[in-house]
Amino acid sequence: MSIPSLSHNDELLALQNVLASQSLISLFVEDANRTEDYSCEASGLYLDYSKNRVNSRAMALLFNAAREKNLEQKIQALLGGEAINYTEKRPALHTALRGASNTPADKKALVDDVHVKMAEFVDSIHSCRWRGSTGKTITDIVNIGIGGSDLGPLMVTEALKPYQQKNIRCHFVSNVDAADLLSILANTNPESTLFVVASKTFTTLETLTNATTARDWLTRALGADVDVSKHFVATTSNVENAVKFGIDARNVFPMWDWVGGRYSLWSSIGLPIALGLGMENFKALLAGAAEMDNHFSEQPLEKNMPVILALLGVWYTNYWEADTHAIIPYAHDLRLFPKYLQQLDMESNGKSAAHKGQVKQATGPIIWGEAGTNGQHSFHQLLHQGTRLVPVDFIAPLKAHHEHNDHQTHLFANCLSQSYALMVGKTLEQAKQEFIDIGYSDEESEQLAHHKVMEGNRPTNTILMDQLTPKNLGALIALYEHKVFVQSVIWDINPFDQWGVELGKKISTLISGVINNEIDGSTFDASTQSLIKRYQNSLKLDDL
Ligand SMILES: O=P(O)(O)OC[C@H]1O[C@H](O)[C@H](O)[C@@H](O)[C@@H]1O
Repeated sequence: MSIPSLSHNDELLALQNVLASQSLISLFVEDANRTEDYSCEASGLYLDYSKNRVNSRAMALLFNAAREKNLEQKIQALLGGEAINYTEKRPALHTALRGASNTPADKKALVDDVHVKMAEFVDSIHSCRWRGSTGKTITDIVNIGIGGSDLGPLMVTEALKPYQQKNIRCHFVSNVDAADLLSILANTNPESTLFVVASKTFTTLETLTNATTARDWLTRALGADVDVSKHFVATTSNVENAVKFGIDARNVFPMWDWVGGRYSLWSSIGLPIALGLGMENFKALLAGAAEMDNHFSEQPLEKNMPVILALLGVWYTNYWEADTHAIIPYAHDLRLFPKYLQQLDMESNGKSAAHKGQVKQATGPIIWGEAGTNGQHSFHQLLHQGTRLVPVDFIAPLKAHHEHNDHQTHLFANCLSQSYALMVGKTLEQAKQEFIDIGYSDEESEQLAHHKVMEGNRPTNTILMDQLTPKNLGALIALYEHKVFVQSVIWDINPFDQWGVELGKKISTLISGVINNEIDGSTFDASTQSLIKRYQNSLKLDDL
């Protein structure tokens, strides 16, 4: 594939050249107000983007480019419920789930009904009115889902551990590898376990396979006449399939095709969040996101946090040839955030098809990351001295939920030290002096100094919040959702479909058929046929 990684705005190309030879520190020297000018606040979040390789002209050109793509109108089209997901002819109204101010009235009514149903159910579990089939109270919730029906609720539940309800434990099973499910079942009591089968389509192989095995486990343990309805509920837009699976229609929490899977944690797919953290905290999560939605809708592009983050990303992807973008939260509880963003960003913008024809520039970057400080002791070496440019988002709550301020201060100081070190780097002279200081000769120090040189000028954003609360987390997630949307507008792609994942799914069904000798496998290539054979042979060995 030969997609040019650079776009064709001549002035931006020329500016990139100028800025590439200018140190980040010199930009601070030139502009005493740089920190104030290159920062903004929204919905409890503070973004400092001053450590980026931009000046006011570059930002102005990027905002212009966004206007040329009709970004302002597209934002209103998204929030107003237009069929913006044009390949599937439907809106993408995740903002309606959290009550953004321009939510269409018909959608609001649907969402309100489901929230009432969720609240009643959560209350019945927490107040022990809902009991398992043998009369035991529910202590363990097992969410069975994958992709968007797993990553969001899992990440939020982990991130908000300090808000976890006592007496309820949440578990998440996603992989079709039974090792995942079995490791959870080994530590749960069937009498007090509730399974939430989470699948927008209710057709996903992994989820249905796991749900079937979970139901078998339950009936084996509690007898064939067990009242399964006391242990199984579903969150889905396909009520019919959930009922066919054997889930009582009253225990199905609906969602709709106008909510994308990776944008669905705000819908009934968030039921395990509400069960684990309480409905109030779930609502606070939604409120934080709604506040970010309103900021996104109302603020001019120049003060709009998702827009700024998005344009900086476009700048590095299309003008600096950055292939990846690292997300490094300095909060242990946010350690799953990079993984969550991988689906949100890469499944949305990992596309080469433009609205018409193919894209003309590189699109979504590879998203990766890990919680600080752990990443410092593994991959930060590459961030500081590698040959690739990796823009980084550092995310840090100021206050912890514990009282160990010494830990928190170390954590925060490390976060700032990384963005500072990435910016200033280390010169040859400084490196040489360090060798001399530890006793190396002048000649040795001269020879070795370049190993310690750090180029610096590596761009970073820093996003701060007072504390990792449900409201702030809601705002943070919505910030990245909207960032992804803005980038899709600039790149002229549809971020709400995911045709690329379909082919592999279809082929896996065929290969299962070949393995089970139900389908002729001779149309597969020699490599695939030989690998299938090896698997079949291992099955034969098991039979001996
Ligand atoms: O919720 P489900 O319908 O089970 O879908 C689960 C996941 O599967 C698909 O492969 C998509 O790539 C994801 O976007 C989706 O979240």
